[in-house]
Amino acid sequence: MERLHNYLGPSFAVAAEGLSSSFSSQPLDSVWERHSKLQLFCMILSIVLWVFCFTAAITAITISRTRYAGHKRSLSSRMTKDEAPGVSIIRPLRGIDSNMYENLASSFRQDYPLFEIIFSVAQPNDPAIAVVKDLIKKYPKVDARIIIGEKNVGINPKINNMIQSYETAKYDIVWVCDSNVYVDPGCMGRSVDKMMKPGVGLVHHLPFGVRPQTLGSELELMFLDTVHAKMYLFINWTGLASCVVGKSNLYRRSDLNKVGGLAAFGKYMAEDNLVATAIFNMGYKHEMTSDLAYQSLGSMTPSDYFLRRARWTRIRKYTVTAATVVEPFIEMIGCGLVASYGFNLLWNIHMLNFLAFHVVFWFLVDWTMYQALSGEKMDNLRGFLMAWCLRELAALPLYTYAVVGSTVDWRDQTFLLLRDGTVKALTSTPSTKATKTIVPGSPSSTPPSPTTAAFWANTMVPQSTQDSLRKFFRRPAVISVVRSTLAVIHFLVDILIKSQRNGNEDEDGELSDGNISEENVRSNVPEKEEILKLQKVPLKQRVSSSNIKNKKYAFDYDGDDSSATESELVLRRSSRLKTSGRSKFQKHATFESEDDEGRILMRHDRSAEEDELSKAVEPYLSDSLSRRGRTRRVDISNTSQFLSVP
Ligand SMILES: CCCCCCCC/C=C\CCCCCCCC(=O)N[C@@H](CO[C@@H]1OC[C@@H](O)[C@H](O)[C@H]1O)[C@H](O)/C=C/CCCCCCCCCCCCC
Ligand SMILES: O=c1ccn([C@@H]2O[C@H](COP(=O)(O)OP(=O)(O)O)[C@@H](O)[C@H]2O)c(=O)[nH]1
Repeated sequence: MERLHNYLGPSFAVAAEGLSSSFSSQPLDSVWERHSKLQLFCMILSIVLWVFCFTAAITAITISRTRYAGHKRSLSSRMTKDEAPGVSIIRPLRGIDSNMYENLASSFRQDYPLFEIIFSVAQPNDPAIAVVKDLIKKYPKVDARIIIGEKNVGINPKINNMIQSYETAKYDIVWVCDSNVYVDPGCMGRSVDKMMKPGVGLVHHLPFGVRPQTLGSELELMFLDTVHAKMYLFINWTGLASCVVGKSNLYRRSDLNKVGGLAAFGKYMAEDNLVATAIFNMGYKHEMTSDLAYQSLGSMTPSDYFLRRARWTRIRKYTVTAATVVEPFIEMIGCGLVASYGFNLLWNIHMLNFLAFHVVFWFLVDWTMYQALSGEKMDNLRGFLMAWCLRELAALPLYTYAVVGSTVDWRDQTFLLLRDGTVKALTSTPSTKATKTIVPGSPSSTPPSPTTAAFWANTMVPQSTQDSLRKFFRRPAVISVVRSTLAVIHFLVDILIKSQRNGNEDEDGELSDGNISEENVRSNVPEKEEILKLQKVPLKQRVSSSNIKNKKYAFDYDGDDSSATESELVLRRSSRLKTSGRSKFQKHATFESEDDEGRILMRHDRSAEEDELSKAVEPYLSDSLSRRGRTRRVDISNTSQFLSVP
């Protein structure tokens, strides 16, 4: 201090002394003295956790800004047919997915000299077959075929569906790509480049949620594009463990066959990460390219979101137990609560002050992460904030619900999870469901909601508790409290949206240009051919008065009507249209605004109580978010040709 005094003069020395007394070992010493060993242990752990979460997030943002900033043309796509290693794309299909035509077409458009596409469909009456046949006709030069029928090598329906494609594939490298995934034309070339690097056994692509049309899909988007992307990128960057989600994966059959081939994984539900772990344990690395696996989210309800997330958390608890235990603490609320305790002990920061800082900081990180991945500056901060808050608030209840249950639903089938990670089928109803015709208005058109039933059946809550809970929620007082809460939410969301609309009059006017009437739409039920055409409508295109009605169907068809027959789809469409108002059609008569039909109308028939909240909040929230979606998609089309089909 004396030296400082000499060099810098007295004023600097005073300041330095002040600083050193506030951050010196003095208060830290007292921290060590004041608290028990257990408290100190918890304090250190919680601070390490907080630092870990933000380190992971900042690493993920850096990766997003560098790796996903642009694509390089691959070396292997410039090779001749004789030089390039062949690739067999396997697309397991079941029912119609959101944006299916474009997703599947993206496989045909791969810029690569030697590949084949095998579409696997389990049931001969699956409506996906018509879409595939149309694509095969459209791209006659591409080596593509459909395999219809499944082979039971276990319980996993996706493996049973695609096992014949796997076994009869022409090439050693297989690329398993889910039906709801769109990839860039250069994706195969870049992936093969990585596969050819020494020591690489698997190449995967980061799932990235796009095209949300409803509140449920907005929540799913928020999960995929923020917390999931952060952890996924970070864990894979460290390379310490296998962390692979099976939306889009390439690996060699010759490697997997060493551990029994794909069939050996048929008894497990989450085959994706288990296949990846097997390859990892053989000593091969996993690599990622600059490609995203764009997952079209379509019209999910909040319950669809809830059940989808619960499904995979439940499965993960038996397959990656340690990571599942840590999961609640890498969520914003869990991490914040724990860290506020740690920082309170360390620096005596009030827990609420810390939490306020933490929430804002976490939000900014997620927002930056989303923008870095989507490659655009997002203008709708409020819409993003609302969806973000809802997802964060739902995360811990969802986790709790998920870990206590042991049954899962996957595309109309229910499975019981066993402790060894395997599953047992509880129901199997694929073919009958697909052929059933639903007549609107008849009793058969409103079966008990499968998701509501599953929600209760899935929990470990005893029947008596369930009954008393139901009774509780039917009490008039409870109903009026719920109604008032919804009214307040409505009111607040309304104010937010309206304040946001100020100055956006031209946008709203633009949206109301499409003069669609309900009658116009209802009287035009499309034929099979028409439905196929509608899948091809480029979603960027603006609605003109002549083709408005067709595009409206395209939107409906765009929804995830898994396992529905064409007639069911047509009937669902017309019943949806009956329930929607004319003004809504007019307001959202552009494609870029992500039409609202799917949003206000549910994918499945649902009980009124179940969708009460979604009905209340959705029109406001999705409307607000649709503007974000619009900006984003235009940008994606510039950078990755996503949705910019000629
Ligand atoms: C202090 C250490 C902290 C470590 C924190 C780790 C926390 C990890 C948390 C999250 C990981 C993100 C992964 C979330 C996956 C969500 C989706 C999912 O569950 N998918 C499963 C099923 O996917 C479907 O499978 C069928 C297929 O057809 C479908 O298309 C798929 O969607 C999938 O099986 C899950 C895989 C996730 C594996 C996670 C492995 C985590 C390993 C953690 C290792 C920690 C290393 C820490 C390094 C510092
Ligand atoms: O019974 C089934 C269920 C799913 N799938 C396929 O498995 C993939 C992933 O399904 P989904 O999108 O439902 O899984 P998620 O991404 O929701 O986990 C898709 O290609 C489906 O077509 C299948 O072939 N049969």
